[in-house]
Amino acid sequence: MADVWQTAMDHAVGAARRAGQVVREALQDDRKVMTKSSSVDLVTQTDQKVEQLIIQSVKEKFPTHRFIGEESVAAGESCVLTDAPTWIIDPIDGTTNFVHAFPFVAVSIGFSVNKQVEFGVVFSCLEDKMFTARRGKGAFCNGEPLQVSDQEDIKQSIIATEFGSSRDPDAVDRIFSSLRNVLCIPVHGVRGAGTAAINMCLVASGCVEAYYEIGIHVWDIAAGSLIVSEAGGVLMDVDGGPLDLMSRRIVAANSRTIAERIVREIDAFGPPRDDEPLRR
Ligand SMILES: O=P([O-])([O-])O[C@@H]1[C@H](O)[C@H](O)[C@@H](O)[C@H](O)[C@H]1O
Ligand SMILES: [Mg+2]
Ligand SMILES: [Mg+2]
Repeated sequence: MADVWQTAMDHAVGAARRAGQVVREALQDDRKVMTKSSSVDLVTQTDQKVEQLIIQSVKEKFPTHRFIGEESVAAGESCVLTDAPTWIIDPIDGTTNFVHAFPFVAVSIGFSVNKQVEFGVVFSCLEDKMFTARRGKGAFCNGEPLQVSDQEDIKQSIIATEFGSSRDPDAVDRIFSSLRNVLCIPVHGVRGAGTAAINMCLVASGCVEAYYEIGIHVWDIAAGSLIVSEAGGVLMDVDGGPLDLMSRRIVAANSRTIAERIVREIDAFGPPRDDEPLRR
């Protein structure tokens, strides 16, 4: 049977590659930094420009589709996931890295229908790695199939996480408490690329056994979540329940065993959901 969303996925790959080129070129220029929710929640004109480029190109080809874009939401657009075909866009995942030229920066494009992610595209544009997944058809990096690690022993594992952009002391305490618990299991190491999307691609590639974070947004994880599950991994909420893309919490792991072991160590809290606009 023909794959109805394949044309859209091909379009996403092309758009992500073009966006990545704009990001790479912008790294050569001065980057004017602005802030959003706090002094450490950064945005640049390149984030905004890239998001508009992607949205415009999609609108021309798929005029009825909807969008949830990080910078459009920051500008006041609503952030509600409906059953309609929806492009979920993070134009630069790893803006802090981009500002500092720390070399992990991704363009992330997820596409959902009936609230289910149909395809995910993450372009790690400085590494020139194009990660793709189509639901039911596997995950790939530059066309090569991806498979999560088969390590089931948490003590032989590397775990990825991030500190995020909240500096609320209570949230920071909880993040550190979880980090301490995970580190002292003990695990071989804890890493963070500075981008949720690339951390998830590292899980899908088998380089780390798991990634967890509280405070991410739907645009950080929509594409990466499908890339992880299509590479054989599992997704869950930090409390062990099913993943809710709008809840701002995620555990993505190579296996249920590793995911549930991490869940036991996480001091879970709930930031305002992405679909609660008045509280964002
Ligand atoms: O703002 P942005 O660079 O698109 O996305 C951020 C990155 O993914 C970071 O690694 C994660 O810790 C934050 O939670 C995200 O918001
Ligand atoms: Mg992001
Ligand atoms: Mg971003």
